[in-house]
Amino acid sequence: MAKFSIGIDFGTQSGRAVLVNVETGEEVATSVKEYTHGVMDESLPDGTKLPHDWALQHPQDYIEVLATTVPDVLKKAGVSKDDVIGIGIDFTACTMLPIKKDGTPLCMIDKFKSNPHAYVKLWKHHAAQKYANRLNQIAQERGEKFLQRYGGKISSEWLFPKIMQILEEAPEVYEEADRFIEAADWVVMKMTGVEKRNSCTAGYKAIWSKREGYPSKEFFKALHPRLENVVDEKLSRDIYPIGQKAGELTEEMAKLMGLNPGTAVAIANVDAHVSVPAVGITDIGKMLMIIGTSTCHMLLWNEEKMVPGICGYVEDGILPGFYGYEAGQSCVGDHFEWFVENCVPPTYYDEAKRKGLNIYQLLKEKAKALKPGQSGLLALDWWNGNRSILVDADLTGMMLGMTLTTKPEEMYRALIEATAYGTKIIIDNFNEHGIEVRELYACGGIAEKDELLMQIYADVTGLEIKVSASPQTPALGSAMFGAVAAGKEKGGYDSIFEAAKKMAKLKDYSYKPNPQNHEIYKKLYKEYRILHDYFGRGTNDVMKRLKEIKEEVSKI
Ligand SMILES: Nc1ncnc2c1ncn2[C@@H]1O[C@H](COP(=O)(O)OP(=O)(O)O)[C@@H](O)[C@H]1O
Ligand SMILES: O=C(CO)[C@@H](O)[C@@H](O)COP(=O)(O)O
Repeated sequence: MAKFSIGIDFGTQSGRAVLVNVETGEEVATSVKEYTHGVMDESLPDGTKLPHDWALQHPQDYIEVLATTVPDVLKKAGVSKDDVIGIGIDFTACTMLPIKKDGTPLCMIDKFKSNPHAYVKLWKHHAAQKYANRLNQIAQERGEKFLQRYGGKISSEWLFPKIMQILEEAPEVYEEADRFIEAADWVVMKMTGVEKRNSCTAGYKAIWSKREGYPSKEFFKALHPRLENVVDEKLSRDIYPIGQKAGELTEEMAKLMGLNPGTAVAIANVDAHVSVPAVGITDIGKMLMIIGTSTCHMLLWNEEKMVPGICGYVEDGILPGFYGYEAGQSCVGDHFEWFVENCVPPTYYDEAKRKGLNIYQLLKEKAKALKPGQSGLLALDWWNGNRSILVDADLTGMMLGMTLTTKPEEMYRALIEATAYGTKIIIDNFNEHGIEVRELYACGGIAEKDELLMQIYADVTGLEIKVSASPQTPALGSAMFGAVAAGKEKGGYDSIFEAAKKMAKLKDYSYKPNPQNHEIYKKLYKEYRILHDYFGRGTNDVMKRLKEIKEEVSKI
């Protein structure tokens, strides 16, 4: 009898479950649930307004994903719950929330319902930049060695700047919280009844390493006296390696999800990291881009190297036995969405409707007909700040070269190209610091939907790009970890390497660079680098000054 595993990917806008045949890797059913509250970046459910740069989620939405998608995949596939041997989940990160000891999120307690700090702070919550700046300055002054593991700077997207913001701006939330926890670990805690924090988010997002643990109490005290014991008081020093079993499904959650109590649940993982074995990467030098709302760039290497401006490297962080390197771009799909919602005239929407296309498809059709360089446009892809290699959420987007004849499709293409140049800078930066990017792979919603973007990435980078065969690669990766949590005896696997051999897959085609386009893009990339350094490295801080004025004006 075939055995199955369920992988659940908690993305930025939705959660998706896949039911996977453990022996063949076939995804027999998929179910997607948009989050009821979506991304809260303007107001809370009760109407409380949020300041600029906030991005929150509601934890109830994650439970709804479990309750709807899991029964749905079983029903669609006609598979019995008795044949499901394991569950794995992955999440965006750092996506964190304050909870009580029993797991109750503070935002679900009446007195905190209108307090924004009681909600889940999503990875792209960028309002903690000033705390990140303070953390980085103190870490540099103290000569903290951990900075080296994080490309020299801790991002405002990571855990401690977010905790600092809560402490400073809502001390009542800080005091009431028994724990701060990654949403990934919170969902596992809900499913199993045990708090088992994963090494992936701890390593990449919370300055933890398996050799050194967390930074010292003295460092935390220097950030704020109240933070001296933050790890012991509000987090935990018990960190569990990815690839292990966290526990088993409780009666209550089994009922909710339509599964058997006792089903194995894997230690949680991060969406980007879990995707690496799902495309079959189990060796060094093969970079995977997970292209969606944002892009994460994942790479295995066998040595520790200081690479400035990356998100970080963590020993065993992606796969055991390797250093897992991560870099990222905060704004990819996000600014395509912004563009179609704000900058495309009704005539384009009418045309799309007439042709039976969605607006992205129409823009792609028109943008495809353009040659590289033909529009005369060049953009900086910082609509959501810059994660790598500048690590600065206060940078903003820019488009240069517009005239009275500039068309929406030209702007759309310029935005795609900007993200491709942003990726090329990340690749060059790895190569310049002793880590060779030998091959390029892609997965994620956009890698699946956008062949124009993929071809532009191949043309800009000059590298062939292999693409995941799964439309839900992170969820497939999670299902692989679910099968490992179940173990061989139950019909699963004893290691993620064994699971990857059987369950990972690539499409039978790849995107190959067009040499002529590559030559033109070399010239455009040179110009991009000039703008990148001019606006991003302090020659002209106009973007930050504009943000300051915006902040001042919003208070009048
Ligand atoms: N047909 C399309 N072509 C290109 N991009 C698209 C298309 N449809 C949606 N997008 C973009 O995909 C992004 C979502 O990416 P996806 O990988 O599906 O989600 P997530 O980042 O939550 O994992 C949106 O921000 C949107 O801009
Ligand atoms: O930062 C990470 C992973 O480290 C991601 O979770 C974050 O960029 C969000 O990913 P998505 O764009 O939602 O796929």
